[in-house]
Amino acid sequence: MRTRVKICGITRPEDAAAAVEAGADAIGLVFYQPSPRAISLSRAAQIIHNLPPFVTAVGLFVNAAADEVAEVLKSVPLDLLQFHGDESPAFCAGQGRPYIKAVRMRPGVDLAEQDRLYHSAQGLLLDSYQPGKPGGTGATFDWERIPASMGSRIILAGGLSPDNVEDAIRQSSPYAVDVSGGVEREKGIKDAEKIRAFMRGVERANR
Ligand SMILES: O=C(O)c1ccccc1NCC(=O)[C@H](O)[C@H](O)COP(=O)(O)O
Repeated sequence: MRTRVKICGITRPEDAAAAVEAGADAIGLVFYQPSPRAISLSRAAQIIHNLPPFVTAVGLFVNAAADEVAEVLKSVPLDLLQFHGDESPAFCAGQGRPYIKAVRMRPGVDLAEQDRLYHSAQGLLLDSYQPGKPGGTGATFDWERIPASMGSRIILAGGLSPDNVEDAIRQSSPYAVDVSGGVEREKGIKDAEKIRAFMRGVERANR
């Protein structure tokens, strides 16, 4: 099966267009104010309005309250929610949209247990662990820690780039890959050529 691609941390309509033109399956919009990639509600709604059909709009939250998620959903028609903090399975499942759960790959994390806990998730997004940072670290983790049996549930994230995505897919056979910093010119500003190079890396792994 072809590896799906999500380009995360989109803040500009032109970057969403570049991701779509390069063949991305999903874009990620960050609703977490401390992030340099945080987006306003109006800008997010504008970007989604211009997406073609069949490109998934994903909204990223970090330990947001239910009323904050609801406030975003009132004006931003997200297809999928990405919970990137310590949200419980019940919270994630109760926000009225399908969701994916980010799991930070801290030492000793039991992925099978996380998969059981978040069985209502559409998939688990595996990201690198750095104490004090909820995500967007730009760092990789050891892809051999992903059990082969879980590949179809896994969205691989954390430090992916045009240079390493082919190896990452070959080693872990994830359902999808997720990139943010690896296709940026500066934080929050994507680079269209890096997005295209990333997509070429994914294509090579899928040959
Ligand atoms: O992007 C952020 O600033 C961010 C802040 C807080 C939580 C998550 C955040 N980003 C998550 C992502 O963009 C991706 O899902 C993933 O972590 C990949 O990021 P990167 O390592 O930069 O490719």
